[in-house]
Amino acid sequence: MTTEQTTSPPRAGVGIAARGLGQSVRSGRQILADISLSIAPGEVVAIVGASGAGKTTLLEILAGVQQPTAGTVTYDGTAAAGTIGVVPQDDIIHRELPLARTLRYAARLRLPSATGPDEIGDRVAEVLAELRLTDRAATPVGLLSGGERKRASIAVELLTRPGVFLLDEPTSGLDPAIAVELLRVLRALADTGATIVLTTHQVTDVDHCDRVVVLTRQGRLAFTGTPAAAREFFGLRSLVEVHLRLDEATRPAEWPDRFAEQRDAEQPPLSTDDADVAATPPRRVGRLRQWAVLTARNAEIVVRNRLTLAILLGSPLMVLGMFALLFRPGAFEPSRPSPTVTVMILFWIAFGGFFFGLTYGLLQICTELPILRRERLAGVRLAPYLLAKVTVLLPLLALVDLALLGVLRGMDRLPPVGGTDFAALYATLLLSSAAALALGLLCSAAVSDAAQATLMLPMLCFPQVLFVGAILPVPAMAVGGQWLSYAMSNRWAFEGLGHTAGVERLWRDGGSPLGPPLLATYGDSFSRPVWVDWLVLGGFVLLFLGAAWAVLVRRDLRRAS
Ligand SMILES: Nc1ncnc2c1ncn2[C@@H]1O[C@H](COP(=O)(O)OP(=O)(O)OP(=O)(O)O)[C@@H](O)[C@H]1O
Repeated sequence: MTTEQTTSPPRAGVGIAARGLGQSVRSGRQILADISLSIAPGEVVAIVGASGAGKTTLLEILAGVQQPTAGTVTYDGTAAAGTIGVVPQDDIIHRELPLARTLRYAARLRLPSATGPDEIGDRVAEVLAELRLTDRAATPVGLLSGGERKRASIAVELLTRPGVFLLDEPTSGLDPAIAVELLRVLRALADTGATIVLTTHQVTDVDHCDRVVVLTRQGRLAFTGTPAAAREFFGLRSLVEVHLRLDEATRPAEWPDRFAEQRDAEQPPLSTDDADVAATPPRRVGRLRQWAVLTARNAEIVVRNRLTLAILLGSPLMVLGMFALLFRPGAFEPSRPSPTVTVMILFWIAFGGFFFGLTYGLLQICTELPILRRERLAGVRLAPYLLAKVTVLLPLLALVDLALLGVLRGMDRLPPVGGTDFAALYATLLLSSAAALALGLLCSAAVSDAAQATLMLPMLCFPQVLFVGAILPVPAMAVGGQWLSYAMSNRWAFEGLGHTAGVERLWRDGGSPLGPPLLATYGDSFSRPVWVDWLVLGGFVLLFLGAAWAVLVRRDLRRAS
């Protein structure tokens, strides 16, 4: 790749103008009011204010992530923002992957599809150098220092060379020397043409900025201008005391009114009739490429996280060991079957497949919601995101389901079924695991964190035990229970396995006197052709995945929650 092809042209920087911005929340409370300010291309701007003053809200409005309830934002005089790099407060990138790998995946999700692997490699190297991270390229993100992780988070956005960078508290949690180093990096970015806006609690950060925007506790603009002008305006030698000065005001609007007066005297009022806020959505990489990149990244994360992989594969093997210890061989022996044991074996196999699928899916989304939210801003779509999860986890489930059936069959815990019937048992179990995986993803999409997801586990498992028809046959249930049993994916798996395993014939014609009465209690539970069970299980897969998608759309991941 030649330098001409890989070195991006210098950015022009983007001027931002906000006019009369206001933001109210559902309760009616106004968290920002009447904010008008102009930011010149290539400026480094700090937004300061007490906790809860509305700094993040203002930043998100400037980013187009939130729509204001009043006012407008324009970028270089137009409503189209172009590419904006939004760097959230938390270092939200996967911690398992080496930094350069993380950036490669981020680049493949953000840069145009036509960008080749060499060009992506060059771009990643360029960004690493620019953020002074070249020597950390092979270090897993989780092992980087706080300051390095912040720079890594900025590097993700720098890949697309945005004209505007908006950073939420980039210096929080950093020691002062590292914070200064980071601010220098931001200054260097601004010098190459990017406009930088950041929020900060460290008023000393302001000295490294061209402009400071001061908000009052009530979300009003107390000042915007150079740090020197701010010191003069507030009559302070250091802006460290600016919050005290604001709090000394006799009325909330005192400083905003004084500033408005001063500004009006110096310049004409800013016009408020610009175009509406409309950050242009970033040009998206196609769905297929997104799916391929996300799948590759998920697979690499699973493989690199050895402990997770060991748990994913090891826990089903432990369950398999328990089954082998629990069930004696020969329960399906036609001359002397144990009908009640056959029910339990089939039920627990079905439940095993369900449980593996559910637990595989349950933590997948809720543990990376902030990452997903960030990637949604970069144009990642939800359907490829969900399918990429399934693409990586389903083969693992296929492996453990095969081991479960193969070993139990080999140890004479299952009937000696031949190739086609074994394949049918396997298809039923795998579809059941897939439905449970989709259910797990749905629940993971609906909750906010891993603790909530874990609390849901009993709620999801109990009905799949009670209403399946194994512990109590469906015909023997109360009417409500019978209806509920239709909604249990595990019921269809259990009955499908029973059909293929030939329990009807075994109980009716086998050598156990317990068989016929048991068959009478179960009615025609096992007489349905197994493809009907497959259709229903396939329907559950689609239903749960569709619902997971809808839940994520509804959560409106483009907005901060
Ligand atoms: N969606 C929302 N619904 C209700 N209140 C909200 C919402 N978003 C923000 N707020 C409130 O608006 C105020 C401003 O929030 P914001 O996060 O912008 O402040 P901040 O200055 O960034 O605070 P901090 O410095 O503590 O991060 C806070 O009181 C916050 O609780």
